[in-house]
Amino acid sequence: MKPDVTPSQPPASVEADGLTKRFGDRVVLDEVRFSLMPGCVTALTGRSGEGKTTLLRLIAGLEEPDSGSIVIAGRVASRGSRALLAPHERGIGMVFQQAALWPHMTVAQHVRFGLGAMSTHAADARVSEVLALVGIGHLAAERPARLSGGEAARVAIARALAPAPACLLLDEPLAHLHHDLRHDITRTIRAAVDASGAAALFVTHTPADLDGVADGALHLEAGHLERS
Ligand SMILES: Nc1ncnc2c1ncn2[C@@H]1O[C@H](COP(=O)(O)OP(=O)(O)OP(=O)(O)O)[C@@H](O)[C@H]1O
Repeated sequence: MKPDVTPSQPPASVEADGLTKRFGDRVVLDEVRFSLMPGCVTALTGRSGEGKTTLLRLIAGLEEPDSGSIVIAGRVASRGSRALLAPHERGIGMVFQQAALWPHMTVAQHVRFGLGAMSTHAADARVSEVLALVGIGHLAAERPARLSGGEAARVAIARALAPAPACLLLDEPLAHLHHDLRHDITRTIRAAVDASGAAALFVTHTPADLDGVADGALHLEAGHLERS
């Protein structure tokens, strides 16, 4: 007799359930529930002040929820208001609106930074691999003052990807970039997600930037999260 094999979904990279966050009387997130699957890019939209950055900060462990749970790569990161994993234990990479590069460090040193105690040989190989993935292998020895805005954004993406995070959180990384560059960089992020298998949650005020790139979208309004 054949075994009963049901095709199963891979486990989610991030799974949140009943997630609630208040600031004073304001309920910014009201029992939201979502999952982010490996290798998928999800756009996160919503008007200014609706709580998009707060949601990213909860996943990253930079903000404490009031209730609900967050599971990252099968490990419970928070339950109720209790953090069970510290930010550095969560396997999260973050990219912000500003690339936030350190002026004294080269591009390669930025990417090496997140690799911690990895042996020199393995770290050098990983830095080369990630820089090639985001298309800036030729800039390894440069310092931030000599980079364009688009190149700096790519360094921030490479730095976040280097430790092979389960989830990449992108908080409007394209906000300051010219339209054509935004297109190039979203394509780079798509390729990086495909190659790494990370789940990406991408906050944007211009959803058209993610046309043909995102696998789905979540829209935040009045504390509720809708999948579209
Ligand atoms: N630490 C905090 N203390 C009090 N209120 C906060 C705090 N952080 C955020 N807020 C409030 O929570 C709400 C959501 O903020 P958040 O930054 O998450 O919104 P956003 O959707 O990312 O906005 P934007 O698109 O403008 O970046 C806002 O009203 C903000 O003022």
